[in-house]
Amino acid sequence: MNTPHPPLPSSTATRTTASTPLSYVSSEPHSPWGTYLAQIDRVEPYLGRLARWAESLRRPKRSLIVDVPIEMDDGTVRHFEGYRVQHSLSRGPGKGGVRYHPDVTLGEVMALAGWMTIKNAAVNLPYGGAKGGIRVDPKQLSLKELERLTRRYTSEIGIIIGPQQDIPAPDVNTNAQVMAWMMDTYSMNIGATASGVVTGKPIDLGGSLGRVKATGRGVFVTGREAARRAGLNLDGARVAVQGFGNVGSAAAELFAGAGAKIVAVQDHTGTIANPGGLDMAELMPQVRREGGVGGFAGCERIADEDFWGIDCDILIPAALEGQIDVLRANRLRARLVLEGANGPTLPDADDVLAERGILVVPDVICNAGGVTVSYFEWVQDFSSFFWTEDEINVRLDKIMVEALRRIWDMADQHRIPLRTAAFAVACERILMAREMRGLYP
Ligand SMILES: NC(=O)C1=CN([C@@H]2O[C@H](COP(=O)(O)OP(=O)(O)OC[C@H]3O[C@@H](n4cnc5c(N)ncnc54)[C@H](OP(=O)(O)O)[C@@H]3O)[C@@H](O)[C@H]2O)C=CC1
Ligand SMILES: O=C(O)CCC(=O)C(=O)O
Repeated sequence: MNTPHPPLPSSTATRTTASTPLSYVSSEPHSPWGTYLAQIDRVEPYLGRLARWAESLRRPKRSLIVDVPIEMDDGTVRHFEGYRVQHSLSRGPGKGGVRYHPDVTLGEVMALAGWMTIKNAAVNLPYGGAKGGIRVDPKQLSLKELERLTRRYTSEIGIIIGPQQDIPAPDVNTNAQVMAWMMDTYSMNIGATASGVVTGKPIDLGGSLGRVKATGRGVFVTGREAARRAGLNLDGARVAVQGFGNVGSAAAELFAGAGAKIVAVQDHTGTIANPGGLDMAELMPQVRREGGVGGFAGCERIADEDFWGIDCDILIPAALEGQIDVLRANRLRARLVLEGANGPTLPDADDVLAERGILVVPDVICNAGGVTVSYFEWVQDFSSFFWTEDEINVRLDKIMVEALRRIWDMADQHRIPLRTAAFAVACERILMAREMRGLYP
């Protein structure tokens, strides 16, 4: 692939519809929703006749805000704000995770739902896009409070979710146990066990083998393919990872297994570095035990901001949105950025990376391994027939490699970045479905 890319077209002038702006959310440039909108603006010139329908991508189909009151262990009552946004249902039921975080907002959930629409179409899964969240710091809750919160939230959003309507899954600070509570609450409310209402469940409740590590595995598979095409040997490659939760830790483990050296890791407890490579076999259990990388021995502790200037070949942002701004994009020394997180790169930072010839494998394909195995789980639940972990991993690998190939070809054909190419492939599928279904009723 030829990098750097030519300047990106500015597409505000190419918008094909003039609809009233949304009143209920801010679109400021560096917000998640503003970032998502800028990405849609950039792809519009490549949509041809389908651009007529592009405005539907800038307007979520349905956004539900719910009050979630729970009784705390000390007998007081607290209220939390919850959301479920169904961004698009044109290609199938809504699909996307649920996030528990104190900074969750409607705008963030809208952006995450929009990225789910694009992601599901980029990998060609038969889904629209959705996302949910609660504005809460789950680390401040007891297990019982967390369960009450999850059950009440599930009942509140129960009016729009369902195995054929919208299927939640884990995201930041949610896991298989949270999915088990969601499945149980929904099932009790409808009077029948509905295992297909959520994915990422425990294996004994109809979960799929391979789901826990699937997102990290997808990051590895797309990273391996991108590295091969860019002539970067993984054996000995230096990898830096931000975020050492579900996605970051699984990706790091797989890269280390392929001979790469994990030279830096950052989470909320600090940033650790070792140019010779951190020992994954020791780091993983320590993080499980202590909840963070900060206290790890046998490495150097560096200032958090210096993570972005670390000498490495591959950088994996696997924490939250908006982490790579222009300043950090100018500091990066990596050749390849693999977006494990959703929305980690701001649009103007994207331009800097393109100008500097740093290849970015965008979130909407890079982290699609999780939802792909969620799709396998949903299919297995419907057929009550379960696959082996090997079968899951082989199918996942095949789907990810094929999706990346299609996007890469599109990027080469138009000489555009992989992100714009992924959006172009996805939007064509989404808007074709939109057009074929029509606007009525
Ligand atoms: N889980 C999944 O299947 C999928 C997740 N994703 C995306 O991947 C990203 C990570 O999700 P996931 O791994 O599931 O979440 P987890 O909650 O498992 O882990 C999040 C990690 O990010 C760290 N983190 C959070 N904020 C910061 C920060 N400001 N600086 C440094 N580290 C930070 C957390 O550290 P600490 O624990 O110290 O707070 C933790 O290590 C998100 O963007 C998510 O949307 C995408 C596709 C699927
Ligand atoms: O597994 C899923 O359904 C969705 C995972 C998710 O939230 C994501 O890909 O961002």
